[in-house]
Amino acid sequence: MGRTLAQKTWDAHVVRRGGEGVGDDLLYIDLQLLHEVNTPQAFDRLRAAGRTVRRPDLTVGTEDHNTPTLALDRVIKDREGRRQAELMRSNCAEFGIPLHRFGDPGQGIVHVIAPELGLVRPGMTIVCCDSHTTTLGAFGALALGIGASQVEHVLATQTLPMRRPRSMAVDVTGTLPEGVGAKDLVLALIARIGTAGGQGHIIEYRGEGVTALSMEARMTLCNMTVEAGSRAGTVAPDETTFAYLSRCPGMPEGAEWEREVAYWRSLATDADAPWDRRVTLDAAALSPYVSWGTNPAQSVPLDGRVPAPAEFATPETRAAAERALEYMDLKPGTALREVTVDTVFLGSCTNSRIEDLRAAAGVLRGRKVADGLHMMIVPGSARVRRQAVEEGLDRVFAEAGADFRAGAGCSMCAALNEDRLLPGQRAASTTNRNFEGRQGKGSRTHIVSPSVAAATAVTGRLSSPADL
Ligand SMILES: CC(C)[C@H](C(=O)O)[C@@H](O)C(=O)O
Ligand code: SF4
Repeated sequence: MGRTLAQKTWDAHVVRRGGEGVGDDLLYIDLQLLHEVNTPQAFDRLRAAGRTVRRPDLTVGTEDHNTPTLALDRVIKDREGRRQAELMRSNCAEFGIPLHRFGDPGQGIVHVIAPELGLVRPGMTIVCCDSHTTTLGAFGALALGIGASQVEHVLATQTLPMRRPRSMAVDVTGTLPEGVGAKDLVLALIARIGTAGGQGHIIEYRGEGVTALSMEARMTLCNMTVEAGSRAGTVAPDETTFAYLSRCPGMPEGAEWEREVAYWRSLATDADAPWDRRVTLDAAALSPYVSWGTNPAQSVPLDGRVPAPAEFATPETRAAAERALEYMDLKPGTALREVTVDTVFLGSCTNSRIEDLRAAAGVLRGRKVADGLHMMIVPGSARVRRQAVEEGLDRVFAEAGADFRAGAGCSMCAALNEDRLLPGQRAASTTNRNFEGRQGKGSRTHIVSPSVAAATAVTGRLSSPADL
């Protein structure tokens, strides 16, 4: 029987087969990524058990959630955040784990720096104490978010017991129209299948609409896979993947590279692989999407209107819609284009890569951010920032009146640093989560793509570049 890409990768990493009385499969982990949140407990327990880190050479840390963005010499104000960062530094030093500290050239959001540093290859098993680790599935890796106790297990043994997930194919037919991107595609998918639509499954994104996407766009797609409840998202490695990887540091060359590529190709899902679930989406029919509510499934086309609770099928979804409308202070029937915002945030592991900044700059060039609106742009990594400056995007942002920050990190995505919305403030945000208080207590978030974010910054109302 045929196997999927994820199943082949899984099988290649089983060090002890699970089963009756033995528990789950025990998987070998090729890479563990760490950030400062959720890891101090794991190190404490490791120390208490008298254990050490089995493979510090397969472990890499960065600082991202708490890092300031205003200047590189700024200290973390929040006490808990500062403590987490200090523990990250002392734990990594004690166990010999390489760490990209704030201010270092390789620092940034964990999911953004991993490919940049050449750490990610197809067919790898990758874990990180963070739900958006799914991002790295864009490379055909099996990339999973794990919890603190699992982090400890991987630190100690470089293995992880896991239940075999089910498989789900998302077939994307046609290609995305001009001005519509991976963010819109994934919001449309989640709006359709719901925040639990992928639960227990590994999603593989396939079809013309996916193979046409750049690596950055595939990362956006896989990033939000977890918002559909899925364990992981994957895209089969192809010429786009190989071209991207060939430019990453530390990749093999010559005959060794050819051997690797041949192996990567062999991972592609077999034609007769059975799927537990299949969903088809027509990319050509999509338009820009925005969220109106407090979960990513509460999203509609920007051309649409805020729905009424009565439009939802179940008592739960109706109640959720009612509550979301109240929290978001929106009235059913309002055109999304009439919704005004006071903040635009371009950043996060969903949309803070160079392509995202280029898309925003393309819209902002020769235009101005609306009076009284704050547009904040936080690069996903120090490297993205350097490249943006090399390309002159910093000047475009400055001339438009946008606030392009010096430090890279999660910033206003999760509001764990100083960057947050005030109660009642409303943002168009290129992030992935919009639950109550996500961007600060009482904050209201509309999830959008980078080009919608930039157009919205110009008009002050939810807009697409076509509206300018
Ligand atoms: C802090 C971290 C554990 C968390 C996650 O797992 O996703 C964060 O990155 C988020 O996006 O909410
Ligand atoms: S950018 Fe946001 S979603 Fe991504 S890891 Fe940071 S907090 Fe989580």
